[in-house]
Amino acid sequence: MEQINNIEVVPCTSSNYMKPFRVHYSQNGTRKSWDFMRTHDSVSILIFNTSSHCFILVKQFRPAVYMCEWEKHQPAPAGEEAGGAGDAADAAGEEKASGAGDVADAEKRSRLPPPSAGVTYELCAGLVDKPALSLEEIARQEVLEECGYDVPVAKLRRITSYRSGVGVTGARQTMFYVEVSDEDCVGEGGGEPQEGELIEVVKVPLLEAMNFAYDENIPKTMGVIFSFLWFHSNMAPKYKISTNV
Ligand SMILES: O=c1ccn([C@@H]2O[C@H](COP(=O)(O)OP(=O)(O)O[C@H]3O[C@H](CO)[C@@H](O)[C@H](O)[C@H]3O)[C@@H](O)[C@H]2O)c(=O)[nH]1
Ligand SMILES: [Mg+2]
Repeated sequence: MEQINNIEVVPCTSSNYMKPFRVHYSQNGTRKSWDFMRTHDSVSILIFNTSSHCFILVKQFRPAVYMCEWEKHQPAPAGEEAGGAGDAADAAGEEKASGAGDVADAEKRSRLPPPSAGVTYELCAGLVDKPALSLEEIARQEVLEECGYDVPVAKLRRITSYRSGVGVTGARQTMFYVEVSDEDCVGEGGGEPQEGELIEVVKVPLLEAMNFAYDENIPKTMGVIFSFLWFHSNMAPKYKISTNV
């Protein structure tokens, strides 16, 4: 189980991962503006293990998801803006001096959502941040690093690409499909430790995939849902699966 503490929220003034901009433009003679974020494009990979007839997904703590939940845990605003960054810092802060402060700290800490509130099920995925590599090569690396399967680039089949966020980023994600077997498994996966990645590899049996996809109690990305549906309409006949989608 994740242990999340010492949360501190600060304004993001520069980042290797995103850059905010505002564009002013005229559309059919009307002056408009839009705020957007420049980010990396990405790849995602639906992995199907043909030995165990399971999909291989990753599960990881996503700070952005957690902070959305955190905001919901804050008390209703009483004269002042709820959920200021300072509150988040205090809520999970280090032990301070004993006494009345302790009571206040404990109360704030009790308003923290559990770490599981920030954990999501996702396709194996990664940023396109290595200009020398093709999308397929980046996808191959992610499958190895995050899930521990060593597969040749030629086995990656492009499913499609789409805009992963149209309101804020406009970034493109390209989705691949790859079949692996237990023999392709060369490690545990889990991500790159030097990048601080902590990824859990999880298997979803094919027969449970549709219930998994539509279970709203299981936090997941749209990519998981879409790719499971794609599998059912494109690959199910090969695996003689009857589909009631
Ligand atoms: O603010 C940040 C952002 C990223 N990282 C690092 O960068 C890595 C990025 O990992 P990578 O596997 O390349 O990308 P993902 O975080 O998996 O993101 C992909 O997978 C997501 C879930 O499918 C999609 O939403 C994204 O668009 C897609 O890029 C992270 O693990 C961190 O090490 C940070 O340290 N701080
Ligand atoms: Mg990733």
